[in-house]
Amino acid sequence: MTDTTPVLELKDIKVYHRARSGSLFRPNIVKAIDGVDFTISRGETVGVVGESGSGKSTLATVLVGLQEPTAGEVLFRGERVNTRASSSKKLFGRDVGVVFQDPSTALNPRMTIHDILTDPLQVHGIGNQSSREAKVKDLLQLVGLPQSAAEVTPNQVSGGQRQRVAIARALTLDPSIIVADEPTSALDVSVRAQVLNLLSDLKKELDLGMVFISHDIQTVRYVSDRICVIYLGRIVEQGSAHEVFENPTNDYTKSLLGAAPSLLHI
Ligand SMILES: Nc1ncnc2c1ncn2[C@@H]1O[C@H](COP(=O)(O)OP(=O)(O)OP(=O)(O)O)[C@@H](O)[C@H]1O
Repeated sequence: MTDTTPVLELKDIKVYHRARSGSLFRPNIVKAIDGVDFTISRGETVGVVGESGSGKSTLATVLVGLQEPTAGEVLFRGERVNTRASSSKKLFGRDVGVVFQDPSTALNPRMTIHDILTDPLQVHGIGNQSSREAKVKDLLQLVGLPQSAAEVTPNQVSGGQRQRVAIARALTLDPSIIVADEPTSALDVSVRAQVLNLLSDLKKELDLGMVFISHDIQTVRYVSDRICVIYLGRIVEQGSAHEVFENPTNDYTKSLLGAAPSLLHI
C-alpha cells in the first residue's frame, strides 16, 4: 500500500520577530508567519504565492529546518521533530533539498562544479571516491549539463546553467522534498521556462515533493498541483491549481489574479 503520510507537515507554525522600531520595554513584533498549517508529500508540487513581505521565505526556512519557529509543530514522516536538535538538522539536510533565488550567491564561486556537487556527500560521509565521481556524472546528466561543466567554476557558466548546478546540488543527497524559493526570478526571461520545465521533469522522474515559492501567480500555476496563497503570514486560500484559478474565493487571491499579466510571464 502506498504511504500517504506527508513527508513534512507544519501545524500552526508561528515565526515572530522583534522589530527594530520597538523599544526594550515595548517591543514591536513582526508576525512573519502567523499560524500556518502546511503539508508536502512525495510526487506533488505545492505552489506558495504571495506578494513581497507576505512570509514566503520565512515559510521556506522553516521547511528546510533553518528557522526555529516561535510556536507550532514540525512533523517529519509523522514524527514531531525538534528543529533545534542536531539530529533533526542532519535529517533535514539529507531529505530536504533547497534551491534559492540567486545561484550566483548560493554557490561558492571559488569551487569547481565537481567540488560543489561532491561536498554534501563528503560532509555526510557518503560513498567513496569512485561512487562520488559516478554521482557527479549522473547529476550533470540529470540537469542537462555537459560533463565538461564539472571542471569549471559557477562563474564560468551562464545564469541558467548556474541554476541547473544549484538544482543538481540540491539533489546530491537524494532528497524526497525540494524547496525552491523564487528559483527563476533572478534568471533571464529567455531561460526561465527551461528551468521550470527541468524542475517539473525532475519532480516526475524522481517522484519528488516540490514546494515552489514565487510572487508570480502565473509561474506558480504553471508548475503546481496545489496552490497556497499567503498574505501577512497566513494562508488565506488553498486548493488545486484549477480551483484557485477558476474559482478564487478570497479577495487577496482575486487581486493577485487581477494583477497578473494574462500571458504566461516566464
Ligand atoms: N529577521 C527578521 N527580523 C524582523 N523582521 C523580519 C525578519 N525576517 C523577516 N521579517 C519580516 O517578516 C515578514 C515576512 O518576510 P519574508 O521574507 O518571509 O517575506 P517574503 O514573502 O519572502 O518577501 P520577499 O519576497 O520580499 O522576500 C516581512 O515583513 C519581513 O520584513
